Amino acid sequence: MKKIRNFCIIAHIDHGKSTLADRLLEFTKTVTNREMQAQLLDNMDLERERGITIKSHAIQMNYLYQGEEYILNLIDTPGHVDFSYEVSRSIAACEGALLLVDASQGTEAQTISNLYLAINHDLVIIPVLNKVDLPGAMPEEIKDEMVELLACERDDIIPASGKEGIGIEEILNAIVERVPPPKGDPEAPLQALIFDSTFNSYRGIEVIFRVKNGQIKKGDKVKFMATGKEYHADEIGTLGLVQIPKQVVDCGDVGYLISGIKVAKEVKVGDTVTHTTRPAQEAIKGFSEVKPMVFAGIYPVDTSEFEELRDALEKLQLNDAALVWEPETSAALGYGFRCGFLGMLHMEIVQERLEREFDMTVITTVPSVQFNVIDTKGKLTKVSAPSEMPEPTLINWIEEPFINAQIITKSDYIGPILNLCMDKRGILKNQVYLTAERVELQFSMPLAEVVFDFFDKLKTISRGYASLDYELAGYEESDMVKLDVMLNGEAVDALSAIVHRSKAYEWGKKLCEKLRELIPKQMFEIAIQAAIGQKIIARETVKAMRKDVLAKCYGGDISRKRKLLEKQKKGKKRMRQVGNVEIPQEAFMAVLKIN
Ligand SMILES: Nc1nc2c(ncn2[C@@H]2O[C@H](COP(=O)(O)OP(=O)(O)OP(=O)(O)O)[C@@H](O)[C@H]2O)c(=O)[nH]1
Repeated sequence: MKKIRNFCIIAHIDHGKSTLADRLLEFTKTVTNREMQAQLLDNMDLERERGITIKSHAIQMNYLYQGEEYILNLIDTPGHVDFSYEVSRSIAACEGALLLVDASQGTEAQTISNLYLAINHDLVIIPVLNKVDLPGAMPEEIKDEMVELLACERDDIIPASGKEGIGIEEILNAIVERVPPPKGDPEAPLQALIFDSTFNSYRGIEVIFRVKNGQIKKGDKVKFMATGKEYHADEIGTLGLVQIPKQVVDCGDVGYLISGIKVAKEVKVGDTVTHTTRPAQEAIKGFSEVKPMVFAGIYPVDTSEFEELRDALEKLQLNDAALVWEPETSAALGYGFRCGFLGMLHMEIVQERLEREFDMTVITTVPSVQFNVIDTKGKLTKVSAPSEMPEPTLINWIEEPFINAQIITKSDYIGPILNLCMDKRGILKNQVYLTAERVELQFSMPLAEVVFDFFDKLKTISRGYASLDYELAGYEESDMVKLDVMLNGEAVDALSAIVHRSKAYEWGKKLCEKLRELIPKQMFEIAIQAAIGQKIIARETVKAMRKDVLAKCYGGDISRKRKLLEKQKKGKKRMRQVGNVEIPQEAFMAVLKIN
């Protein structure tokens, strides 16, 4: 155990975590040059394309330090706020953390929130000033910031560049010298923290864990304490570039376990593995169920593909335990599924994976948060779809989820950010100057206002100099109403939304305008109306098309006609017929484009 170091890299998104990790793996010869692909740890295509780390991964390196061999377990963590629970579990598996700060950007919201998580878990922090090669780097200013933030010595900060390979050896040495070896009692009953899982279509779910106490042997009978399920440890081992099967994974080490688990839901990040005989008295602290924050309907464009969609969602769920769904029906869209996501990024990823990996063409409806509706009899119902909202006369009150948001920005942008947050029904709770120029603003804000486009707006008004982090604070009473949309007098349930009363008029007006732009002209006039209950609050009209598309080709050659028809057919792929009106997919997401 004396020779093991478990560490993670924490950083704000894009501060260069994956690139630096690649350099560490190269330097320790964990991977050969030939195996080296850029951003090795991001092994999902989607991750690489989007340049983000979605899931945490772990990898073991051997490092020779002063003639002795050390095992360094690097636990990679996701950088996006949607996946912050996974960050917290990864941190719980470590004794130390490299805190990367981009030398041209400085500390950002996630730098700070991750740092707090690490400090709460008593991790030793190794400050790294990354990307020092950038022409725009401001090493001295950013070092000042880091010294102030961490109360560390200036000399403790290691200047580095993942891109140029600067500072890599210093970082590895610092890990051995500054990060303490794992504590824990090898003789005690087994306690291993699950901090990740991966899906392999041949071998089932692979559980990634860190042994806190005791040890695990191949063939052991084990129990997952949160789910109560029991398995055989068919195969265990450590994680190099590939899995390395072992007979024993010792106290303090990081490893994987394969035991024929087929469903991701049985493996909960944060759960504790123990032995069935001589079990641990209690689980490792800090486990909580991941809860979806954003809900939306997903429908097949082609109604006959409902079963295929179910199949695809089931398969996706195998390796995405955070995804939840249940069947729902919509008058407008037919049979589909109500899905719960960790956030908007997670939702986009699921939609993209459905299309890429399963070749499904889907329509996603207006995303919504989950409200508490307390009816006149005092009963509480969780409502995450407008269609589930009871009649207003049956509602006593409605509560909506609020968050505590931290925004870090330059002082120049405080004014516009305050305006934006107030417009989003936020209340400023605190304002702290981190340095003369950088300020942290803390707001209480409804989650519903943040999930859609808040982040983009924040970036725009601050020219990129603002970062955001948040956590759920709880539910508060709010004056919410259901806003319906009608096309030619027919309500289209998939376009309804639950909005705050103070915003309903503006919302209705803008939504109607947007829909007018998005719904193509058809053979007849289309009235677009927004209503609260019986009351119409906005109206727009899509004028009728003047001529048939084909009329243009009158007398023209047949191949052109065919081309036009084919083009129309293609365009139709993502159209849904509601009543007599054809609605394109974009219309269902129109709310996201309302400014
Ligand atoms: N100039 C310079 N660019 C770097 C350096 N390290 C990373 N980058 C670039 O910064 C961008 C983000 O790097 P990543 O390593 O993907 O950042 P990350 O923190 O892993 O991002 P997430 O996984 O999404 O949180 C990429 O375009 C890299 O090429 C560096 O040391 N110098």
